[in-house]
Amino acid sequence: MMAAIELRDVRKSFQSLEVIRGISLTVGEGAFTVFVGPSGCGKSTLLRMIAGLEEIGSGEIRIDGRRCDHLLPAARGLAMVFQSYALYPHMSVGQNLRFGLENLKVPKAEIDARVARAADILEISHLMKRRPSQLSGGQSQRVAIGRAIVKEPKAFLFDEPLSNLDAELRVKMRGELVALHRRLGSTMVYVTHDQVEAMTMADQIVVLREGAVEQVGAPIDLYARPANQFVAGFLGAPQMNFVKSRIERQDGCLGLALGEGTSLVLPGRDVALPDGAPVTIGIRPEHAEIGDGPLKARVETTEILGSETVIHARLQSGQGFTLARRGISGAKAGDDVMLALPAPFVHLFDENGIAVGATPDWRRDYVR
Ligand SMILES: Nc1ncnc2c1ncn2[C@@H]1O[C@H](COP(=O)(O)OP(=O)(O)OP(=O)(O)O)[C@@H](O)[C@H]1O
Repeated sequence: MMAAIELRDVRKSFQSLEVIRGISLTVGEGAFTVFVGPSGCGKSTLLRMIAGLEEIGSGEIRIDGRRCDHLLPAARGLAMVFQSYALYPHMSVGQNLRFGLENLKVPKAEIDARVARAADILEISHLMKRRPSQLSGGQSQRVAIGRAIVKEPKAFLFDEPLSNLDAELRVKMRGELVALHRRLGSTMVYVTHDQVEAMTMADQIVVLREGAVEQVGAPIDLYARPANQFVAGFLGAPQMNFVKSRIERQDGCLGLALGEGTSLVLPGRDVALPDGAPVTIGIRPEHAEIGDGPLKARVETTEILGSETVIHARLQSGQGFTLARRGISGAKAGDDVMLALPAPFVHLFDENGIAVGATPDWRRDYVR
């Protein structure tokens, strides 16, 4: 895959605060890349630096192999779509779509063709005469995307474009953007704090935290093999459960002490840590099982969503523990249960939160 956008050790400070701390990454040609991370991690700043709306402190940005961090935004050949649609209120939809091209002195026939094509792709042809004030949120966002499409950019940059829409429309637009990406085959970089958008839309997710990259990869890879506890906890809802433990090998098998003389034994797995070393066990709510297992818990509440039931339990240690069962679970508040943690789905993190002891054949267990 060719690199459409490449960042090399990009840094940025506001006053004395370094908000981008040396980011290097490659956005592949035609890929849908999502920058995701908690509020303030620097995702918008990173996107704005690619767009040229924000100067970089140091490092390099290349677009199609060409160094461009010194170029003005217009010279970079990118199109940006913001959370606020930024449509011109006094112009019709049609004029909003044409305006940028007219400024660039694109021939009229060419403008007509590009606008008609974009309107067709986005199904807004019937809205061309309306003013922005006469559009719904979803329609406005489509027009904003249309304005990007007509520019025929080298890449699209989206900064939380769906966050002003209501939940239902957001889900619909998510699907539409993925379809648009498939149809145009263009490089897209998309910023969101919403891990569901990242998981459902991305070819490649870049997880950011405090101005640095935590992990880059395809959604399933990050979900099934998070490189650290932060990524493990950030992707997936309900969140992965974390239980503190210590290494306690038994007959050469990897064992994890769970208190009260119980332990979890993981045959065939090992970690490069000595007995007694503290580790954190991670297990996703959909992977823990109620049945014969080493963890004692009491069910506190259940949320029956229909397609799944989310069970909130409390371990003997006092810590909360969440389970997700497909369909409707018979578990009830007050039930005392034993929890099993199936070995292939047990994640282990060392003292610094770095994943350790992964099995190489995880795909076999994870992907059904
Ligand atoms: N113009 C500015 N001056 C000073 N600090 C800034 C400026 N812009 C951003 N910051 C700071 O830089 C950091 C990163 O901000 P940025 O907007 O990139 O984060 P973000 O991940 O996009 O967050 P959010 O999801 O809340 O939009 C934050 O700590 C923010 O306060």
